[in-house]
Amino acid sequence: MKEKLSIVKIGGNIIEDDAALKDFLKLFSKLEGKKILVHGGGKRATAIASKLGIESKMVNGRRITDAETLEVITMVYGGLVNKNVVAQLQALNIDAIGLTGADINSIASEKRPVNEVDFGFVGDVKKVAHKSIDKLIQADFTPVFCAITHDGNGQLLNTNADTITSQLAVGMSKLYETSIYYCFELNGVLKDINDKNSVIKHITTKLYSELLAEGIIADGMLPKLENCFDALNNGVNTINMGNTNMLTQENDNFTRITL
Ligand SMILES: Nc1ncnc2c1ncn2[C@@H]1O[C@H](COP(=O)(O)OP(=O)(O)O)[C@@H](O)[C@H]1O
Ligand SMILES: CC(=O)N[C@@H](CCC(=O)OP(=O)(O)O)C(=O)O
Repeated sequence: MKEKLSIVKIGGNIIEDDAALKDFLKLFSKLEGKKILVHGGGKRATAIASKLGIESKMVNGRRITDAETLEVITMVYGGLVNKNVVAQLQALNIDAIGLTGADINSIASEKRPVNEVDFGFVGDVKKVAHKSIDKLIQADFTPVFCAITHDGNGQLLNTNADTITSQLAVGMSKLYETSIYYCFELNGVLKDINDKNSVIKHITTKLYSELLAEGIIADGMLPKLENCFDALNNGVNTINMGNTNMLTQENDNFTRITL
């Protein structure tokens, strides 16, 4: 039987809240077994870009990334956010190592072709170097990935952190029994977005298509769930979505997603 590996993702709202981030990292540090952390930081990138007089534009949940924006996201995701998270994990005795997809050639991607929209320097994941990443894990390091990949020709590319998470999980499934935890500020996927207690506890392929048809899934949740079903169809064992407390085994008020 394969060993278990947890791949945990934190989104922009947790990163923006120092206390929430600290609480999350404490829970993450106590999570048993081998683990990988992936962080976003879209909100921080938008705020810092704005201070620099650079306007941010999102289409279908993806950032239009021109050359200037690529500089900002490299500084914010690869520098500011990644290194702060790594330092805080070190303070919790987790031997974390911060990575972009260029480091140890861990995540190679391809610049998104221009169709109706030119996303600029945005990459779609092509290859996860599961064996190289595993060398770090086997050496008891905890990889911390930011939302940056590369094309193998020296070009960094911006890649949505939810997609990085699901693609990493698919790649690592060749070696491990993988579980994804998408941690965000809500308790899970909600039946009524205005009622935080309306958590849908279990989403299957069938319920997913019903929720889509009813328009219950919208905005940032659309690409998130699309990634989930792609991952489940490609070897990932379980996916959970909810607030950071779902990392403690005591809380069952979150969304579990299966085929
Ligand atoms: N049915 C739903 N249940 C929960 N969240 C939903 C739902 N439909 C849309 N959303 C939106 O999806 C968002 C989460 O996705 P996203 O903004 O990408 O977050 P993150 O930065 O954490 O990845 C929530 O903040 C919420 O506004
Ligand atoms: C291509 C693309 O859209 N990349 C995202 C990467 C960051 C991210 O995904 O952050 P959250 O998880 O906090 O939303 C962006 O620049 O916003």
